[in-house]
Amino acid sequence: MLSFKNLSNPSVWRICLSGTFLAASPFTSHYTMSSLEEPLGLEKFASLDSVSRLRRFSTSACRPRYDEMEMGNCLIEGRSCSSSSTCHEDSPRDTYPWRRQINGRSNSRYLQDRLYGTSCKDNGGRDFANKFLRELPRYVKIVEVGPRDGLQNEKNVVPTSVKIELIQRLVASGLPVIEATSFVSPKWVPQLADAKDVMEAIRDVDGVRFPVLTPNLKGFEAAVAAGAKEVAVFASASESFSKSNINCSIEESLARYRAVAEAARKLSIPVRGYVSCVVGCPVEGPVPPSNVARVAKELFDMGCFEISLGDTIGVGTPGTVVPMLQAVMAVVPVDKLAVHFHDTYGQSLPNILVSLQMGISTLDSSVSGLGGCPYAKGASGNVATEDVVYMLRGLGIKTNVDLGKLISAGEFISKTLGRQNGSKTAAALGKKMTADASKI
Ligand SMILES: CC(C)(COP(=O)([O-])OP(=O)([O-])OC[C@H]1O[C@@H](n2cnc3c(N)ncnc32)[C@H](O)[C@@H]1OP(=O)([O-])[O-])[C@@H](O)C(=O)NCCC(=O)NCCSC(=O)C[C@@](C)(O)CC(=O)[O-]
Repeated sequence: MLSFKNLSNPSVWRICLSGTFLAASPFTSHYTMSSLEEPLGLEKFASLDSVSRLRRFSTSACRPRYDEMEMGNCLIEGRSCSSSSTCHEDSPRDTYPWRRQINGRSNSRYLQDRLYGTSCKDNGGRDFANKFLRELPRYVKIVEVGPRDGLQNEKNVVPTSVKIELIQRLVASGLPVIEATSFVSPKWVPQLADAKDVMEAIRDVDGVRFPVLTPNLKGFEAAVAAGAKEVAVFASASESFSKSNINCSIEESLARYRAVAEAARKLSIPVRGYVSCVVGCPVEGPVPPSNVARVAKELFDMGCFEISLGDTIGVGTPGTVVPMLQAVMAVVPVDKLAVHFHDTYGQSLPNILVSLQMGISTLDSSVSGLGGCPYAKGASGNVATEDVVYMLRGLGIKTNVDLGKLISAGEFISKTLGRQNGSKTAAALGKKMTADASKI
């Protein structure tokens, strides 16, 4: 890991490059160095230019400007994400936020600080920054799993009307795919016993896909009867988890899913496939990547249009996620893969970042970080959708999601369930949004 500090600039930056990961942090000019921080040596100065392309903080203010930062807008050159839900690729330079007039005056110092570095000779670092940006997708599809994965583990029964309102609010935020419920045994998951009623209430909503979980033909038939137009099957890379979750071995589950896939094919219903425990299992511990790849390939071969790789208990780090993805990508095309991280150890965002860098452009997440699997004790909810959208915006990646409306949906369900909102973005922006909704 390298650590730089530019003391000759009006602002002080510290940039850490570690392998393929990059983070940039602003420090005020009055910032006092901690004894743990390595000062920026002049010999390292040249590298700063490379990451200056990734700067997104006002150097004149020595801290991020609220209107540019707080909604996770992208200030990366060539990837301008506006504060609305739209994103403009390769916008002309004049549209960059740092060229905006501030208080009626051109913020020339800010602009100068932004641009000074481009004259430096710094090919290595610039190559790194260019490569970093090139590797990222331009658009990411978010699969919202809150109403299903998020609510399946709630202790108290959530009224059907609340579930429906949550889904309606999520629809309003622009999410393209919302996993609505599960057609599983109500004895196993009582919380989703109202699957039929939920599905019937939303079946005619246009423009959004509402996949539902179906563990067998019985569930598939019930889902279709209730109006489902897309289903998901869920296998495990761990034998023990398969037994505890769906009461059968991996092979038995795959046989059931072949039957579901065959029935779905006849009705032209798309089937999504999950692999759970892709990094670790609550019973068996670490799960070998080859096991994950084998199950993913089986699901793909039986006709699943997309395979979502679930770190069910949230133990993965980039160090374990990368080899797992490598193994799966060797047998399933990367554009057919999605990732599904639970945030037990707070590793979801770095795991998502490496997944994006490896070419994955479909992410599962749960509004306000709701959730947890009833058969994976101690596992926390999924990564919060708000936090994912915020990060993607910061990277200039389009999602078409209105962050303000999404946060409102998260606030609604958190308040209704009487639980703390699990999204850090919502916590940071929630109050400000209520005060000034027009900025969203
Ligand atoms: C798979 C079964 C059904 C096997 O359950 P079983 O008890 O082995 O099944 P069975 O065939 O012996 O049936 C038992 C009873 O369930 C009924 N039944 C049977 N199937 C259905 C159905 N589809 N819908 C409604 N009822 C059903 C069936 O009719 C029977 O009713 P009874 O005669 O006793 O009155 C059960 O274990 C089950 O429902 N498991 C679901 C568990 C679940 O939903 N877990 C959470 C999913 S989260 C996950 O997997 C991870 C994921 C996807 O989120 C990714 C990640 O986070 O990593």
